Amino acid sequence: MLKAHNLVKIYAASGVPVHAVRGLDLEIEAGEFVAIMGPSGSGKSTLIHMLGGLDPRTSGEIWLDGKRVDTLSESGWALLRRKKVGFVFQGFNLVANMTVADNVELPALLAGTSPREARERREQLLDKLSLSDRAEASPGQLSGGEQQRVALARALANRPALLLADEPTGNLDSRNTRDVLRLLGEVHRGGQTIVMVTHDARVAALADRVVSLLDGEIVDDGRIPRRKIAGAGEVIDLR
Ligand SMILES: Nc1ncnc2c1ncn2[C@@H]1O[C@H](COP(=O)(O)OP(=O)(O)OP(=O)(O)O)[C@@H](O)[C@H]1O
Repeated sequence: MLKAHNLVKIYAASGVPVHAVRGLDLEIEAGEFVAIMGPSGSGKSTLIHMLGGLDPRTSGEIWLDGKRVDTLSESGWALLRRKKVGFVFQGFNLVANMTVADNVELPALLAGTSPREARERREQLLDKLSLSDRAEASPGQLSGGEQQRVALARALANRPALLLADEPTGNLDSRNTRDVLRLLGEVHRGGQTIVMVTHDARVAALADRVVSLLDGEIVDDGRIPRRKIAGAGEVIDLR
């Protein structure tokens, strides 16, 4: 479904070139849940931004469903994100002067979903993420963790074939992390593909596969057999 070939990113703005991603090859099958891990500065965010068209590559190719996408224009990417790809990234990018409810419904409405269906989907997602009572708030009135969950709800509103997420549990306490993990498990079981940058072992344990980066290269790429992990003094069955 998603393929990167010889992908390179060199940041050159500060004068000294930074080789953030160095000739990376990655192939992700439809329905896989892939966690991208690695130490700070290893290139995880850069990689996922390139995969979602938020940051241009220096060289290499990105293919989505058999079509080359690294050559797409901004508007081409915007269309793709609306139709196929949900993206949760750091900074959240919520529309400040719209309510939480409208932020979550907007992508579905833009994609042509009926207002009734968009509202039902929004209600379901906000409920699953314990955000129903914040539906009429504006993003500026929310905590960082609430904004993060709204961004996840918005990314899932269109049931995207591919969900890309950068640290979706980064700001969350354990209860909210558990809500997010449950929802991700559901999304995965429903057949959607998930590619997620995370430092969180609980998220990684839910994934089928962990890709580890170091200095912009893949140093490990393996499937995880574990389905149960210990968290905060208890064993959580994540499936
Ligand atoms: N806009 C930028 N300009 C210059 N260098 C950058 C830029 N963004 C990232 N880098 C550099 O590229 C490298 C990879 O950064 P990236 O943010 O992808 O790492 P990461 O693995 O996501 O780190 P973290 O876990 O801390 O978020 C780092 O050396 C970083 O300093």
